[in-house]
Amino acid sequence: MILLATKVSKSSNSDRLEMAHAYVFVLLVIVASTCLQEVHAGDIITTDVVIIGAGAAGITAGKTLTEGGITDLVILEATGKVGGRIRNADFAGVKVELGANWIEGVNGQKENPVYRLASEVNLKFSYSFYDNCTENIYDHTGYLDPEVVAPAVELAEQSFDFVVALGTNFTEENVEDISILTAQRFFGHVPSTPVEMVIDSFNYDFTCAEPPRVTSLKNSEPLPTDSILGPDSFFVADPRGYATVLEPLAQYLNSANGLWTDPRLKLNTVVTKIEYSTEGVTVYTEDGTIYKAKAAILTVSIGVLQSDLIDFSPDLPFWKLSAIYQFNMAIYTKIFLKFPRTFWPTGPGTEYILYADEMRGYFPFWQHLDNEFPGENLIFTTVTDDESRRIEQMPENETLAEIMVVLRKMFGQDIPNATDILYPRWWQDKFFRGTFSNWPIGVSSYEYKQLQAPVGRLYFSGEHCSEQYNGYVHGAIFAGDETAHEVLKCLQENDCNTIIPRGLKPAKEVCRAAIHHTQDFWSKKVTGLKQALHNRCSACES
Ligand SMILES: Cc1cc2nc3c(=O)[nH]c(=O)nc-3n(C[C@H](O)[C@H](O)[C@H](O)COP(=O)(O)OP(=O)(O)OC[C@H]3O[C@@H](n4cnc5c(N)ncnc54)[C@H](O)[C@@H]3O)c2cc1C
Repeated sequence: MILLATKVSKSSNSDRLEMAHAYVFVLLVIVASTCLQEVHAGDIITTDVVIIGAGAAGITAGKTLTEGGITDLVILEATGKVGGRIRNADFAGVKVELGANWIEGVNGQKENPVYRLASEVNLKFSYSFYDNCTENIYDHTGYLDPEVVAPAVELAEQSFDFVVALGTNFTEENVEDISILTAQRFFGHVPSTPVEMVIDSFNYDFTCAEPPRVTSLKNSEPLPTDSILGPDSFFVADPRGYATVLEPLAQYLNSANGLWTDPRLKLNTVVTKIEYSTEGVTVYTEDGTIYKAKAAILTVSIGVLQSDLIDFSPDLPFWKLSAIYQFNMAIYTKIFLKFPRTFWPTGPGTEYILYADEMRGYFPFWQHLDNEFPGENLIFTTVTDDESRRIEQMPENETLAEIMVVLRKMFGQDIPNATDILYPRWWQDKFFRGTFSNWPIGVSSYEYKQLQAPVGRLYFSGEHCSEQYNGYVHGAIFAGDETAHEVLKCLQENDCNTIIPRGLKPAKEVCRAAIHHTQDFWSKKVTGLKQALHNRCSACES
């Protein structure tokens, strides 16, 4: 504008008039476009409910609120997309799913909402026949005869049945939790050979993305997704993406030509700070806009809650932080590969392949995509936990070099080099910090309630808040719905569940020791905790 004004002052009279008109026109355009924008940095927007995160939980929460009569809501999403951990990408001319891939838990006593939604949008998926993978085990010598591995397969089946029975018994008898590894010790056999270890990781790590020594027996075996929603799983491969299942849920948001046009959905909006009280919530965003609401629903992952991305004021209380810090964010990485030709077995029953290495978890799971993308010569391998962390820090070419060594051991030296590789880095992504939650040993149902519980009018949701179905897309949908119902009860019936669970009362000696330790090194985030401990200790002294 300054440039334009300077230009006007050096021109002839008629030029000047023309330029003045142009100047006024430009000004009008600027003013008009500024007025049309919904939000300005520094604005304060007042609304009934702010939902943070536009993944499955956030989108579902908005739907439930809308159906309950609350339409004055805003959804703040840090990325440019709806779907969160359901996300696809272009790879070698096709679309592959970087996040959720299976509809897990189908054909049981309770309907899986994801399966229903997938059927509504005609999503393309195929039945996953996992059982056959033990027929397709390889090691450094190549293919292993099923007869040779049969004893290990049988032992693993017996062990698995025992673990499930023990988990059922522990839940029924209300016995204190143990890890799956501890249950295996009770069975009398801990997998130790490469073949035993790869079958074991297929049984546990492939689902939980953490090994049996970490995972809770009572909350994982039997897994409600299998025992209640059903034993069947379907693998999604649809060019529109798995996230299409969210479309029927998101119908309350306006969209046109495949783009979101609803001003209540704010993409690329990062929440940096949340102030909460029993009266309401104030949410601060990176762009300077402030949202004041009667309540907020926070659906970011447990990994994000464990990080410093969002500042809470006041600091989250000890019981809440403790519940958040105790739960686990697991990591599960799919590494997609493109080859000039197929060299793996094809045909029915060959889809899932295991590689038994001396190092547990070293490129153990393989799945070809011949059925989904015929003629494309695509296969992917999955790693979890520490291997995921390692791979995320490596450049693709180094990862590929390691993978080619493994593949040549499995299929021979003559196989061609891969022409393309792709894998996501969910753990390094500050908006996710991992892939899905896993219930670790040591978190009781009581502590889980603390994970779900609101602080003031700030409600917590997301897959990690679904007690039976944490870690799954359907868990996120169930949790989003349940949390929104709690918010409706609060705002419409004044029944606000803002009574804070106090956590266990610590013994006096524990308090004193803790206070002593806090004096030297507890940092900013824990100042609130230090104060809380002092307060609770005063309470237990009295
Ligand atoms: C690799 C992988 C494989 C998986 N496989 C399966 C599977 O096969 N089947 C299955 O059922 N499930 C699977 N899952 C799990 C499933 O994807 C998740 O449980 C589910 O999508 C989580 O939804 P959510 O809404 O709880 O969280 P999210 O999808 O994480 O949504 C939270 C949103 O919050 C946003 N956010 C974060 N920080 C901020 C901030 N500061 N401000 C604003 N927004 C913020 C994020 O961008 C995100 O969009 C998988 C996940 C991954 C990553």
